[in-house]
Amino acid sequence: MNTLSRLEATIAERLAAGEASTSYVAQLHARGLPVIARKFGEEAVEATVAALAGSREELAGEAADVLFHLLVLLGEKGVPLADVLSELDRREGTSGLEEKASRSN
Ligand SMILES: N=c1c2ncn([C@@H]3O[C@H](COP(=O)(O)OP(=O)(O)OP(=O)(O)O)[C@@H](O)[C@H]3O)c2ncn1[C@@H]1O[C@H](COP(=O)(O)O)[C@@H](O)[C@H]1O
Repeated sequence: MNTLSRLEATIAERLAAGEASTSYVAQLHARGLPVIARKFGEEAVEATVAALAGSREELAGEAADVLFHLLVLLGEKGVPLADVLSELDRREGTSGLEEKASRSN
């Protein structure tokens, strides 16, 4: 199992039965979807700032926070990582410009 899949499984366990006093994921779950969505947005902004003004190491750290909080958000909404990967697979071989054009139709 790869890193993201292992993390997804751990997050699913914590969302289902985690104890908020010992688990950050369970704590986020207790705070609810709006807080989880906001955290994801904040982490994305922090990654943006790191990309523009930070080091490569800072960007890598912030990118890890983004991926972690995205997995929590997906888990909270019941969207499997596999669905996201399938969507990326579907797009493989299609130019990003074609994808862009299909979205604006
Ligand atoms: N990968 C991560 C991970 N990345 C970041 N974080 C946490 O995300 C938080 C983001 O930091 P911030 O400073 O932005 O937020 P904060 O002020 O601490 O938190 P808020 O009060 O604002 O929500 C920090 O508390 C980090 O510890 C993570 N917490 C957990 N994991 C993984 O998730 C697993 C389950 O964690 P628990 O639920 O804590 O057992 C762990 O084993 C890890 O593998």
